[in-house]
Amino acid sequence: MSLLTDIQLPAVQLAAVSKSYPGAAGSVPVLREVSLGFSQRALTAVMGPSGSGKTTLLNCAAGLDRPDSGKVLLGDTDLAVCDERELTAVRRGRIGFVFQQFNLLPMLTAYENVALPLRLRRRSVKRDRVMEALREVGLADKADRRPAQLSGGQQQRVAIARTLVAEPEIVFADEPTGSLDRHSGRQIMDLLRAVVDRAGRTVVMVAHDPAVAACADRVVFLSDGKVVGRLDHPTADAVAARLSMWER
Ligand SMILES: Nc1ncnc2c1ncn2[C@@H]1O[C@H](COP(=O)(O)OP(=O)(O)OP(=O)(O)O)[C@@H](O)[C@H]1O
Repeated sequence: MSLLTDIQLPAVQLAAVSKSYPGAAGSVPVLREVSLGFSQRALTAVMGPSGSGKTTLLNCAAGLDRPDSGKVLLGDTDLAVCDERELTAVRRGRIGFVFQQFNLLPMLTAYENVALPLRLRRRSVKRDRVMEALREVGLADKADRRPAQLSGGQQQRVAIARTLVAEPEIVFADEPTGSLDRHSGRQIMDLLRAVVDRAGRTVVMVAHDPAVAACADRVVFLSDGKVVGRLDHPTADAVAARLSMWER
């Protein structure tokens, strides 16, 4: 497992990020001046009760949503003030996203799904590079299959390969094991660990299950739109104990 002492430089830094959504009785704050950094070459899990703002935090950090105030620094780039064209370029070139529901295109093969980000960036698609990404997730032999011909765990691995092929600075994953059984979920977590430990990449994920969060280097706890705790080198028991403090 990565040593947090070696990885203090944040890949993404949020400073006083606030976000509200319109509600029946006026605007409802969802993130309240959140400040935190996601360490490079580490796996960070974001946890908290339902509605605490985890997905909103991830979406703001990934440039999928825009905060009302505060900064979201990816290197020197403040995503909070980028216009749509700049954000699209950042999302395509520098950020990877893995969703709970995989979001693969059903008519395309695994190979074609993985090649898609390169096509969208108008890069020439090098077959070796696409196959290398499929190999990294253990699916080089399934390159010609369509998503419906793959298990849920295999589909999620294709989605991870699709993210890795673009060599993002940081990968965000919103409950990447949420649609999978325990065994497939475990395989996805082993893969995300390898992505960090062997390939030296940075991963931030939302997790609900303390056993999944225990695979992370660090857990950040959100409650009611605020960061209320951090736990380094977590165990499932320690995570569950912390969560119970805010879920009572
Ligand atoms: N587009 C939106 N419009 C209005 N309200 C929203 C929107 N997105 C999220 N919310 C509200 O913001 C709050 C936080 O939502 P968010 O999805 O970030 O929480 P979460 O911690 O990820 O929840 P869960 O664990 O249930 O997925 C919720 O009350 C939600 O209803």
